[in-house]
Amino acid sequence: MIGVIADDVTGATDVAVALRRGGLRTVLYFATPPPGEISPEETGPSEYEAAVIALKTRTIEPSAAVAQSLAALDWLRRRGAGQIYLKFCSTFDSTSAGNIGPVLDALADALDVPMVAMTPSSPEHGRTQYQGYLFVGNVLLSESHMRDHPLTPMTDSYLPRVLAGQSAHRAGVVPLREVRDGPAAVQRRLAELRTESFRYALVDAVDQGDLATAGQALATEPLVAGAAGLAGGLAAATAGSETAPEADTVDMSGTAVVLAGSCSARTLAQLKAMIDAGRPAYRLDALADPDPESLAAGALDWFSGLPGGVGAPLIYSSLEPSRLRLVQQALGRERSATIMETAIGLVARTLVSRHGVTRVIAAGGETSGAVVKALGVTGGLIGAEAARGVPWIFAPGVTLLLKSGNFGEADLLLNASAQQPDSR
Ligand SMILES: Nc1ncnc2c1ncn2[C@@H]1O[C@H](COP(=O)(O)OP(=O)(O)O)[C@@H](O)[C@H]1O
Ligand SMILES: O=C(O)[C@@H](O)C(=O)COP(=O)(O)O
Repeated sequence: MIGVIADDVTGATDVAVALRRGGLRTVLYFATPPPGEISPEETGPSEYEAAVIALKTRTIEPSAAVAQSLAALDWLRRRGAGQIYLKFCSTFDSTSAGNIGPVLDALADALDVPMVAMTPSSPEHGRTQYQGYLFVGNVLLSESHMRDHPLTPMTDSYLPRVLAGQSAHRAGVVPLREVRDGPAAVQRRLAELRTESFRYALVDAVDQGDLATAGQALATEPLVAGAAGLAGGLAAATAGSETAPEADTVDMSGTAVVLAGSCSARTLAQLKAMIDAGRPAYRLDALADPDPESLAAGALDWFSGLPGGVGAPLIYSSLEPSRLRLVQQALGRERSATIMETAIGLVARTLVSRHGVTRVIAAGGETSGAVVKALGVTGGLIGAEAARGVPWIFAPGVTLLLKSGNFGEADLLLNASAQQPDSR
């Protein structure tokens, strides 16, 4: 079994669906389950070939991220995981302190692994790694929208250097020409790096074929890391000729709501599409009111006053970079993010428990983590994809779509929140 530790919730859904697409029966948890507990969704340990634990460790204190990741590791190993995969973001989202480096250091120490190969490459989302540099579309990471991210602005595209800032261990590169020479060449390069005292290897990959090669080369490694692309490569190498299990489609009846905290350019375009289509929209304004409880109360009052038949509404905190900077200057980066996440979590909880909402669509990884936590959802079944890497999640009492800020076409949120006319 592959055991995945994901550093955020949308990353977990992305990797879970990649594993399922690769042919593995996959189960998803929204936190490390208590020891020995079997979730209601799980019928038995042998039913699954992959288990994904979603944490919310991307931007927390490194020591807390390490402790939570080690607890997840322990649980997964007890459940029989023979390979551990640390899922991080395809844009290598991290701060100068971590948490990719500190968590990998701790996992490698715990498993006594001398070399860990990884790649953020996810060509289907335009993320490619070449000569150790990460590209987003046709620009370097540091020239992409990620330089303006609210919590993890990425200003260096050379990944061995980014990782070196977060770990005392050395990071090298498996260049594309070795990847193109096949799995044996990748393994030879990894062995060379190991003898040169490197502990980490960033594997170049610019297309799906490169990820398949890397998956074959790394299929028996105890610890591997990366975005969903390499996990898919590992699944394909492990599952052989298995076809992906059938996914359930979502029932579009019932009341839906969109909650957005991502400030990515893609999410802003998706919000604009909703507003342009005439959907009711309410912006949480922390500058006007920095108290999350009263911010949430304002949004809930607004929701209660909506007339029927107006379509699923949008409640959002998302701002474009220049306006976001003003909020962060006034309230602080972390404080303003916490205010928004807390308010959106409160809104989600009350809408589901008291207003009959049954379908929650959340935009943003940290935002989705806050929503899942506030709803108290512990796990779910992975349904069909609303967009590549964005599956519906069927949890007890609520259906969720947890969207990475950067994923999906402009009409994703509009379409995912469509509801039958008499739903509200
Ligand atoms: N108006 C705002 N002011 C300050 N921080 C905000 C605002 N809106 C959203 N944020 C914060 O920005 C972060 C966005 O991260 P996230 O939800 O992971 O989105 P993405 O998937 O784009 O990375 C969250 O912590 C969110 O609370
Ligand atoms: O790898 C990816 O890009 C995603 O799976 C992911 O981690 C998304 O993170 P957010 O952009 O914070 O949602």
